[in-house]
Parts: sequence; C-alpha cells; structure tokens
Amino acid sequence: MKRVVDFQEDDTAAQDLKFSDLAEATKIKERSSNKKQKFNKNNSNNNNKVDRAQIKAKRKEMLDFRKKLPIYSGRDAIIKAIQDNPAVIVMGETGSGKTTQIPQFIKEAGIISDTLGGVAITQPRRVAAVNLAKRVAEETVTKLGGQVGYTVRFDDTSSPHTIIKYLTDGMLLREVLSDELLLRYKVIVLDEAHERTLRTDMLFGMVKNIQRIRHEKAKNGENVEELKIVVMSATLDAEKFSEFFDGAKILYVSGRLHPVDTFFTQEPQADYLDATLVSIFQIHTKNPHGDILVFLPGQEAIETLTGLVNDYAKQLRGKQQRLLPCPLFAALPPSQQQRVFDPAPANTRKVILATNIAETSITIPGIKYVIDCGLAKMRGFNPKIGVESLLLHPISKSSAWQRTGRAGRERAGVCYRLYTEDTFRELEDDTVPEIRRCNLAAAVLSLKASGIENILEFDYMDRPSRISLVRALEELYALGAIDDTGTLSPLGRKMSEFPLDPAFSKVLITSAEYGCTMEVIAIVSLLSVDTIFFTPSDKREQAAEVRKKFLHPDGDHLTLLNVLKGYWEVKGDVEWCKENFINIRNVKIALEVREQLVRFCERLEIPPQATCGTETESVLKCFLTGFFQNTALLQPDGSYKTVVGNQTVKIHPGSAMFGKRVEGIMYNELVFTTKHYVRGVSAIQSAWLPLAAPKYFNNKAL
Ligand SMILES: Nc1ncnc2c1ncn2[C@@H]1O[C@H](COP(=O)(O)OP(=O)(O)OP(=O)(O)O)[C@@H](O)[C@H]1O
Repeated sequence: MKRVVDFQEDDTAAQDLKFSDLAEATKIKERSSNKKQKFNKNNSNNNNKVDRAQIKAKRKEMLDFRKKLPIYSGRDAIIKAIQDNPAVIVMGETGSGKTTQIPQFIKEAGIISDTLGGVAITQPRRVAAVNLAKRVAEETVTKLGGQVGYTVRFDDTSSPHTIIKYLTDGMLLREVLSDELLLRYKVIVLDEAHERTLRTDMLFGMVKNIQRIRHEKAKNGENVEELKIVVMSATLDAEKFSEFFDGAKILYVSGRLHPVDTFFTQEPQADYLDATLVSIFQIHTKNPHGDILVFLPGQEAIETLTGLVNDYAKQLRGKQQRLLPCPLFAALPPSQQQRVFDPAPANTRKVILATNIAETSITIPGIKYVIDCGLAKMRGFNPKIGVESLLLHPISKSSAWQRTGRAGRERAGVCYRLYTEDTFRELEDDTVPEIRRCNLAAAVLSLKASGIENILEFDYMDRPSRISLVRALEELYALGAIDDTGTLSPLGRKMSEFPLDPAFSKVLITSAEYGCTMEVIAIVSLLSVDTIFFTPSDKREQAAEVRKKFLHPDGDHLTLLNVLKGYWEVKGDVEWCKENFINIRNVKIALEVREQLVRFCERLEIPPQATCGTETESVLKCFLTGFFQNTALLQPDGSYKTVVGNQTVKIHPGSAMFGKRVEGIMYNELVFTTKHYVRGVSAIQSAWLPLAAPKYFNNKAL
C-alpha cells in the first residue's frame, strides 16, 4: 500500500442539498402529545403470549427512537396533508424517517384499516422492501407477515391482516393485473421516486389513472374508497412531481438524524479500483471502528476488489482487526444479500462492496464510512437499430447524495468521494429516467395486460420517444403478443405472466411444442447471470483451453447446457469448478432461477418435457421463436449483418462461435461497448426463420 488518496473536506455540501436551502420549506410543527396514547392503544393487542412487560419496554424503546427522527416532529402536519389532499409529495433528507415512519403515521391516524384498505409502499429494489418491512415490524413490535409485510418476486410474507405492505414497483404492477383498481389499498406510497425506474414511471401514470377512476366511482355513489397517493424522496424535483399529480401538496421536512462529513479527492483518480482499494485500507488502518460501504459499478469490479481486499488484508500484521469483504449486487441470491445486514463478527470490520442496489432506502447497521467511486453501469437502448448498451457513466448529483445518505443513519458518518469537487459540480442533477433509455417491449406488454390500450397516449411523466414505443409495439406484434389492432392476444396475456423479457417468455411457452422445456429453462437461467465462467486476467489462455471440452459446435446456448451437465455430473464439486474456471457462485444463482422458472411453468401448465440430449436442433429452433429478430446472416466478405436493421456486428470473443463462419447466427443480446458485439450466439439456418415467425418473415426476402 504505497499511495494515499488525498481528500479535501466538502465545504459546499450543505448548499447542494436541495431540501436544506429551499426558502419556502415548510417547517413542520411539533406533534401534539396526546398522539402517543393513541399509538400505544392501537398496538396493544398483539403478541399476547409474549411477556407483556418485555413488549411494553420494547415499545417504549422504539417509540423513544422514533421520536428522535426528524420526521417525527412533522407527524401531525403530514397526517393532515394526507387527510386533506388526494396526492402529497414529501421531500425529506436521507435517513430522516420517510419510509419507515410515514406508513406508521398513516396507520396511527386511522387513514387505513382492515375495512378501508391498507398502504402499499413501493421500492425500486427487493432488498430494500424486505429490510424495511422487517424494520417496521420491529418498530411496531409485531410479527413480520402480520400487520406489516412485504411482497417481492418469489417471496411474499404478507397476509390478509397486512395493512402496511412494502413491495417492489414490479410487484405492484403485477397486482394491477388481478386487482385493476388496487382496491385493497387506501394509500399508495411511491418511494424513491427520484430513481425513475421504468416500473416506477409506469406506476406514476397508472396510479394517477386509478385514482381518477376511483374518484368518479365514489362520486357516483359506488361503494369504492378514494385512493390517496404519496410520492417520496430526498432528492427530486418536487415541483415537477406536484404538477404531474394535479398540483399535489409539497411538504419539505428538514434535518437529519446524524451528520455526515463529505470529502472529495484533491486530484482526479485515473484508476477507480486502485483508488477504492487505497481508501479502504486508509480507513481501516487510520480511522476508528465502523463498517465501510463501497459503491462500485458492477459485479466484476466487486469480485476483483473482493479478491484484492482479501489479499492485502492478509498482509496486515499486529493487533489490527480483521477486514471482511461482503459483496452485494442484484444477481446474488437473496439469502447471500441478506448477509450484509448481519453484524460483523468480533474484532472484524465489514467492507460491503455494493452496486447501486444499496444506493437508496436501506439502512445497513454498522455503516460509518461510505466510499463512492462516482460511477455506475447504465443501460442504454438505440431503438432505431435495437442495440442495447451497458456503459460506465458518471453518476448524477442525486445519486451521489443518496450514496452519502447511507451513512449517518445510526451515528455520525463520513463519505469519501473518489472524485474532485469540480467533477461533482459538473455532474447532471438527476439520472435520465429509464423510460427514456431502455427497450420498452416488456413495459408495453405489462401496460397492455393491465388494460391500457392506447400506449401512445398513456400519461407519462416523461414521454418516451415515439420511435421507442413504436418499436416496442412492433416487437410485440412480431412475437404474437398483440394482434394487428394492437390488442393483447391470449399468447401475450400468458407471456405477461412471466417475470421475464417478452422474447424469453415466448421461448418458454413454445418450448412445450418443441418438447424441450427443461433444456430451455436451464439455458434461460444460465443466461440470466452475467457469466458462468471465471476468467482471471492472468490466466485467460489457460481458462479458454480448459473450457474447450464444453464447447458445442452449434454455439453458446448448448455450450451452457454442456457446462451444467458437467456440473451436475460432479454434483457441483468446488475443485472441479476451480479446475474448469467455472464461476460456482453464478452457477448456483442460475440454479435458483431455474427452480423458480420450473415452478412458474408448472403453474402455467407447461409440461416439464426434456429432449434427453438428442435434439439440439429443436432447442435452437425453439429459441428462434423468441429471438428471430436477433439474427444476422453471413455476408460474402465474411462479416455478419443483422436481419433487422442491417447492422454489421461482431461475435464477442467470449463466444463459442467466435471466429466461426456459418450461414446465420442467433444472439441473445447486441451490445455496444467499443464495437457492436453480439453475445450468447448460436448457429442457425436461414430456412428456420420463416418457420419460427411465419407472420414476420413470409413477406420478407432473406
Ligand atoms: N434496519 C434498520 N436498522 C436500524 N435502524 C434503522 C433500520 N432502518 C431504518 N433505521 C433507522 O431509521 C432511520 C430512518 O430510516 P428511513 O428509511 O425511514 O429514512 P428515509 O428518510 O426513508 O431515508 P432514505 O431517503 O435514505 O430512504 C434511519 O436513519 C435509521 O436510523
């Protein structure tokens, strides 16, 4: 450890926090004292069997804690605003208590109940939904799954008694499919609205529409409760949101529980991994105890740094406490994600290496230091040629403040930004909404399935480009999900039930016809992780050589299947994985996805047939029914040109098809990094195309 990263203290931090310099900020008044009795009374019936004195003590402890949160002083004003207005925007600093307290205020005020309907609080990420529900169950001294619960994909702890429910934005979209007017809820809280995920953006328009319909029904004397909407964040353009929700009332809550000192580097850092590593050890060797949360752009960086931290930590001598790296990224199985919330073992400092999955909403106990590398991987999509990109981008100011806000939640904290203050000033205020930069086919399918016919006229907060919407409709039409009038077909409805991209859902559904459902499920699961291979940079050639035995002449889809067969033969032996450069962790993640997809297929009555390894052609033909638009044909000059868009593409060097010349190829994704690369590639014959998508290809010359 030779180099030291020099930080300078942030002297503009306070000015940059939007909420603290809003002149018109409503200083919310002290709550009235009689509310405490009400709170105790409302919660006094639970857990009869447990020692009452203990419960009483726990309740008091929790209430004392809650009262210290900045938002608590605004309790009455918040309740009144929600009672008096159909929609309210709440802005309050990170950690001030919005997400955990406002649902409790709503309950304590009697705005929700078993008969009126509950409150749904949406989160962009499952890890946040799960941990917030756990926390609020603890604060209300109730059992998780009782009054307070959560619903995330493949995991539902809510029950008929749950009236405070945390759920991912995706799950609320799914609930609309079975409960069109979301009648089970009286209040919908859209949290972390600044993140502008595609799903939250869809919800903005949907819940606004549902609110209007419920209002009309209630006015006409139908027995329907009006819906209330609350939108929350620490970092958003409140005026814009207020305007969208027809002049919603804005509440600003100032203050935070504990201070966070923010530092910038004095010089720009050329190598963010190196700078991060240096900073981790600088904190570890010089700063008092407290866990570290590091924000990195992706899984690869996290795995590299995990190895480096382990290596360097071994070199530390003396009485130094241990340093324990804990990865946290979306593809990790939930059980492993949950480990970051466990306390560090004795005499150990945890270093959580996370992607922006940890950026909003969550409180990780023990965190004192945050290191922000200032970068994130962002998806982009060019609708003209259908190319996706996943490129490293500087984060927005709003993201930077969210990252900083992960410290200072249990005690004072420090945030080290690995970029200069000048760089910070030049960052965009907000991240571009996902709806403006990604493939909309899945979103459009889901809107159609929820009964929204006219996608072009839908009430978007930020309208996606017309070309993106038209492309999504074309894609769905080609897949047979909608007919030529734009109406959802029975196939489209079935596709919308899968938690997958439409092309994958189609492949799974048609696999029944091709008799290869089990192979398809396995391949889709293996494709759902970054990669199942492990390629250390100093052993690239050796890894490629060893893995030759898995290569299937027809490409990556069947190569993946070969690896899985090998893995099963040795029963997932760790040594075998090491010797063959297989990423055991990712294979395990893929196998969990596989289990879930098997259950999905069972539910949708897709028989679990397998070809018993004899029919490789049927597997590829089956994939082609979903991916016929992701195909390219060999040109006389040896290059490949896409069938849709006529784009010259290169086969990614990591593919089993790299360097091969075949009549045609089908690919899982076309990504722009430095060139237009296709990944997940297999060989096809052009004659298969009209069979895979008759409607699409019959009038096209190939
Ligand atoms: N799981 C937890 N364990 C311990 N304390 C917690 C936990 N969750 C929340 N807290 C405490 O409650 C406070 C309020 O958290 P809450 O999530 O409600 O804040 P917030 O205003 O919604 O923050 P953000 O904008 O970052 O989501 C935190 O600062 C922390 O002190």
